[in-house]
Amino acid sequence: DKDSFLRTFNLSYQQEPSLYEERHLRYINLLGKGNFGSVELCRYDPLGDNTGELVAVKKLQPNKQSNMAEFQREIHTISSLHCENIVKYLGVCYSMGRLNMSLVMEYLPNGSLVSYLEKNRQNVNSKRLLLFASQICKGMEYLQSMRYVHRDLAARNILVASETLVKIADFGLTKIIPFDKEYYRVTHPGESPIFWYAPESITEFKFSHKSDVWSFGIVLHELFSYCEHKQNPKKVSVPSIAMHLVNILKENWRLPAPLHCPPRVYAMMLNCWAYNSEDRPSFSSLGEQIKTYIQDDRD
Ligand SMILES: C=CCCn1cc(-c2nc(Nc3ccc(C4CCNCC4)cc3)nc3[nH]ccc23)cn1
Repeated sequence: DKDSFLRTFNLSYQQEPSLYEERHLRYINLLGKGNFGSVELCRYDPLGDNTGELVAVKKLQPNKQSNMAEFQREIHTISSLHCENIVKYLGVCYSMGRLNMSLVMEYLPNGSLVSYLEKNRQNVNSKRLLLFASQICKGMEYLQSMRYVHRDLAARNILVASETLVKIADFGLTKIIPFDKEYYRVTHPGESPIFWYAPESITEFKFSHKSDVWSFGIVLHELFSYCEHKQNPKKVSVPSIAMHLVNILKENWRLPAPLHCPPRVYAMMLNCWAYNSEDRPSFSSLGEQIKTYIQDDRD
């Protein structure tokens, strides 16, 4: 019942989560696949006259009970975040008589940064890419202030609200850093998006705000190459590739600058990819730097 639901999420009444009734959620189409779940476009239409709001509903893959606990953690995480650069939590929907639940979020009409940049490459200039980068930075600064590490920061997990607003989404891998440590150590590394991972995340499964900064550098690279890596490196967990990648990173190989990428932006990426995590910039200093780049209209 509602009380146990509130207790499960130790939410107090004033945070009364909105419970969406399944019978009023009209399925429209599939929007995408995130970590262990799929996201559907639905209209929540209690009046039955098509005047209801469009919402994005993340459903847990069926019969993956193990993921139910993870999914409930993801819901608890996103429901605690209030930032204009983080996708909004709207509520939950129970189905199959409490056996299954879905996460209801605001629907962002332009999809992920990957599809948006591929489609709108012509009319997105360097200044707009920097605006998106500064907004992702703001969202990450906020996440850091809540002691969360995202662990899956990538252009595929950034959604486009409008041509001047992007939001961080998909908190399926997000973890809280313990109060007495500077990092979170993962025990069971499942499929890993190693091309977005800092070296210490590959070799020691250590995740911190500074490993999120490494991933932010990769997102900068994706932004300035308009996510054109058709062969968008998929998630691989083949250990040999992972160790080979760490070795060439140790020998200071890094992704080359994207075509037409302003030198000072590439310099910023290289700073995010410092081998030692403590040599990487913070999200706040990156945010300041990007703000100055947006102001002076060079490149
Ligand atoms: C975060 C990444 C993994 C999981 N995920 C989340 C979503 C998602 N999508 C949308 N809007 C959306 C709008 C248009 C399109 C189209 C489809 C056809 N091709 C062009 C692009 C796709 C998505 N709003 C959302 N709110 C909250 C989540 C969410 C989708 N996948």
